Amino acid sequence: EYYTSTERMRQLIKLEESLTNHLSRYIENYANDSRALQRQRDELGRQLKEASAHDLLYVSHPVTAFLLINRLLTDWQKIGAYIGLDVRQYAFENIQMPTADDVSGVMEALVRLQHLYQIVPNKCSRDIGIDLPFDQALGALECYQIADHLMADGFNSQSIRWFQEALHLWSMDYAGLTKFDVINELVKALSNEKRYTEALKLTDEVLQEQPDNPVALSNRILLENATASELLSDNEGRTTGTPEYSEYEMLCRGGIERPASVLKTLYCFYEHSRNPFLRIAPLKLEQISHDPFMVVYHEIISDREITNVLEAAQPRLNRALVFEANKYSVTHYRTSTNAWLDVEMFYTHLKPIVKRIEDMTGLTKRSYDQLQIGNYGVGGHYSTHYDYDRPAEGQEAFPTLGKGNRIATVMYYLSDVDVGGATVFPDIGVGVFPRKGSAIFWYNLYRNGTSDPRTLHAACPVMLGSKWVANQWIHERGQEFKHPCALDPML
Ligand SMILES: O=C(O)CCC(=O)C(=O)O
Ligand SMILES: [Fe+2]
Repeated sequence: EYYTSTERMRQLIKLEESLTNHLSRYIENYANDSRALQRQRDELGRQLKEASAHDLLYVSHPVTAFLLINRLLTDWQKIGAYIGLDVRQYAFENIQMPTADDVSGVMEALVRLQHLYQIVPNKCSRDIGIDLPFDQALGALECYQIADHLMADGFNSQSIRWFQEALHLWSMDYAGLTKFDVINELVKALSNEKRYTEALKLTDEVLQEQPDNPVALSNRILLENATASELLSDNEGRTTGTPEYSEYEMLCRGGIERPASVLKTLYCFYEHSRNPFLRIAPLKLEQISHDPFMVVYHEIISDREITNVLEAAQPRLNRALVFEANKYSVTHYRTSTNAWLDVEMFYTHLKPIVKRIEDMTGLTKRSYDQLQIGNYGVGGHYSTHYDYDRPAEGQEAFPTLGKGNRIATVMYYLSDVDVGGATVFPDIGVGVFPRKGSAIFWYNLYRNGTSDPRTLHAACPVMLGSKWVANQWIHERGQEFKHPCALDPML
């Protein structure tokens, strides 16, 4: 699986490069006269050049990520069949081909991003409001592919917009696919949304040009009946206008200002009293919330240290799982990859990063879990969740670790993110945007050890860029005599 990590997506560029080399060798050896193949190679080469020049942006941008995966799965399969190369089984330096799951994953990411950041189909680059070094858009066929996939997955209203974009771009028919086929599919999506009158109008347009079109003929019969009942039921199910956003979504968009009455109680200061070393190198602390307790430390981890963490984590990245109903599973609401590093045992050069957390939190590292490094992929996110365990009555929290529940979370931001990717707390109206070198710290439990539901939080979808974080979860055992008041003069 590639789409859940920008780090992995990057490998696909290498894979495509090796395929292009293959093709070039084929052309040189056998097919000097094959102009069409040469043209295709040159076009693919052009795209690849763009991809290599801007690799991280290219693989994290939902449109170009889709183009890359689609090229490998569609264009290269066709070329493979022509030149006698089994592209599905192809691998280069252990980099395997992407699969249909990657295509679905990227398409779902597109829908998520489109809704959240209000992006018109195919206008990603324009709508996110930053100038990209490349200008890539999807063609008619690709828009159609996305629309069809979205409809099959039940995202009807989004699929309608992609069908419309496909029709808008349609300039020639493809083998086995005409403009009328697309309109008939659009009619299906409109009907699913109970937009019968529009669907009927389009069906009549098809029948005007192709009176025998069998799909349109059968659609017409269904739609005539449906429009009659539509008039009676007064257009129910219609969704128009701008979407409504929840608190979570507004925070992701950076669209909520905190009230002045709260802001005036929050300060930034140098923290230099917790240990003598801090006299020389104080921590740069920004208060985010007093209750629940939450702070951000700035410039708390150096670029050098970040490089070391990423190097250790890269070979160990796996799809991130979620623990629910007593087992770990893959879910759509957490699309990222992670690696667990046992710093005490194996990654001892990273010890200062963990040790520093004792200064940042006042909590002893005796009950820390392993360090978890996370990398998000195309539209990668982690929906609202709690970090603490909610064991059944009489059961222990995190029994395999045996250190009690997660009393607190520290999360280092190991990269900047170009657009999106905030960490948001909907119940307290707080959103923190990643900044390379910062860290966020909050308590998950009340002082008596019960869970604090106000700590509900989420990682918003990454719109553009590569998001890396490192989580240090701190458990209860050994912290009995530590107290958050020591950290916050306001408490
Ligand atoms: O990446 C983020 O911003 C939050 C991640 C998180 O909440 C988690 O991994 O538990
Ligand atoms: Fe979390």
